[in-house]
Amino acid sequence: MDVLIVGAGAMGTWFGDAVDAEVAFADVDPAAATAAANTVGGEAVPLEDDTTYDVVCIAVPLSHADGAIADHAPRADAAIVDVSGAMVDPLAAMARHAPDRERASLHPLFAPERAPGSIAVVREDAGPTIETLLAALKDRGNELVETTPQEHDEAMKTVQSATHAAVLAFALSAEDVPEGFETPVYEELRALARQVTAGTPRVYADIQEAFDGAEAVADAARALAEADHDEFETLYAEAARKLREEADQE
Ligand SMILES: NC(=O)c1ccc[n+]([C@@H]2O[C@H](COP(=O)([O-])OP(=O)(O)OC[C@H]3O[C@@H](n4cnc5c(N)ncnc54)[C@H](O)[C@@H]3O)[C@@H](O)[C@H]2O)c1
Ligand SMILES: O=C(O)C(=O)C[C@]1(C(=O)O)C=C[C@@H](O)C=C1
Repeated sequence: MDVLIVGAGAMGTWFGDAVDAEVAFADVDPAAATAAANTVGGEAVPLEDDTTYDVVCIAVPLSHADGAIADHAPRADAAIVDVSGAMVDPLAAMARHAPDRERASLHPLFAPERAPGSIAVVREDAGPTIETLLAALKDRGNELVETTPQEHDEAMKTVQSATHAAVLAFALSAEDVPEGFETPVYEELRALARQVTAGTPRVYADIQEAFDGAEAVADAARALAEADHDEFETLYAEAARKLREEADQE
């Protein structure tokens, strides 16, 4: 199987390494394509070309995903997939531009440096090519989480948009404290903030643009900041109840 990966950044490189296939990388930045090809042992190819491949994988920034799907769908002989992290719009674009090809959207729910992990998967019109790709990802230790485009995009409001906003708001508002004062809770949150801020700012801004969750975090923070003693106790109890109910459902 040969795979064209459009977008040779962090996720394109991860995908090229994770699938068991001959891979070619194309990128608006030819140096990125060369670097990815050198890293995983594939080939760097021009972006503007009409060579076809068994599979086309779209791994460009979220805001460019639909355009890249439109441009490169005709280059897919058997299947087109994306790893852009949203599902409703990319799957609609794939259905529009590759209606007679296998199609799936995959969202690796981790940064490449923490692979393998869970991958949210929607098989819209899958067949043997996509099943082979998914089997390779499973063999590499990833867990496939079946979902729907709507369920996935709704969940990302909390899992990504709200989570990133809360962690970054902590990082922005935290003041230096003398060494030795770390509580277990503070230490964990600071470690999380360091993890989140080690990523690429544009990836996180694209997520905020795609999924709205930050406003709810701002509202909750404002309510906590303005609460008197009794109101704070009530909000604390409400948070505990929500988490207990969620745990009971697991
Ligand atoms: N980084 C993560 O943790 C992560 C995890 C899961 C999913 N994603 C998603 O993967 C996608 C890629 O993210 P990334 O972290 O690899 O970003 P990145 O910036 O590392 O790589 C993106 C690459 O795409 C190229 N590019 C931009 N527009 C292009 C176009 N129109 N055609 C061809 N190439 C183009 C850029 O030059 C760059 O090399 C995003 O949609 C992101 O949301 C990222
Ligand atoms: O740093 C990690 O491992 C992440 O989980 C990164 C993270 C996230 O925080 O939501 C960032 C973007 C991707 O779409 C998926 C995961």
